[in-house]
Amino acid sequence: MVDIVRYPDAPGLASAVAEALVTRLAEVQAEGRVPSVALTGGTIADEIYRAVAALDSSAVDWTRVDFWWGDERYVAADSSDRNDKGVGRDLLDVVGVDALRVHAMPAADEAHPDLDAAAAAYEQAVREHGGGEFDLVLLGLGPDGHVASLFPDHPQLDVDDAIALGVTDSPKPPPERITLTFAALNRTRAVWFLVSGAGKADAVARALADEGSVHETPARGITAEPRTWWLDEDAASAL
Ligand SMILES: O=C(O)[C@H](O)[C@@H](O)[C@H](O)[C@H](O)COP(=O)(O)O
Repeated sequence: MVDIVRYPDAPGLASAVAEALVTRLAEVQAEGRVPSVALTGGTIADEIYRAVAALDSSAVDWTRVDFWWGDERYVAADSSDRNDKGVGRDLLDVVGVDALRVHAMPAADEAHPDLDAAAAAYEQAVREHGGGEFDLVLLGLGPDGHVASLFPDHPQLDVDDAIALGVTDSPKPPPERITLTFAALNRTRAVWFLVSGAGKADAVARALADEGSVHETPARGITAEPRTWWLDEDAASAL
């Protein structure tokens, strides 16, 4: 099932996603499970995290949510470039999570021999937590159609026997990153694309077209269902 929901503008989109996220986490907890969410970086995602923090989210026990990342910039742990910085400052530190349930990707100044070893360490962490079936995967979308750090025509698009991979030549800076693979991102009970702005309209249209190539538009490699496209009118303008 693929749903497309549209909001007039980015603030409207952010508050709708924020409310839906709180509802979803509370529902999973009501089923007696600890929800497991793969977070994304990006402008609209950061706006959503701030919107969640501004909500009354007392229906969620934030100490019983596992947080993972779909991708991370491979820079020092205290760099403001990291995807986990915004969500940490704007949401996780505000609502009070259990640090043991915050599974940040390795940083470049940690004791891993290299980027590939750091990605392998994250893969191992996912495996140790039951192989990583997520309740929800959140994904931003680049104007080139990338999701997480899976970029057009990059070799990571073709790897289906790994969970996490290093990327050395991201066209979006910084160049070094760790990304989950399609195989890992598709092991989820739901996926939400979060997309705002006219600069993403073509990528949204390519991702949702009846035909097209994953190499040209990596978002097409996300096949888990249900998937929901949360769009503002600008992002939806080429549909
Ligand atoms: O590390 C990153 O940058 C991301 O995780 C990336 O996949 C992002 O979500 C999209 O590029 C959208 O980002 P924007 O909303 O900032 O355009």
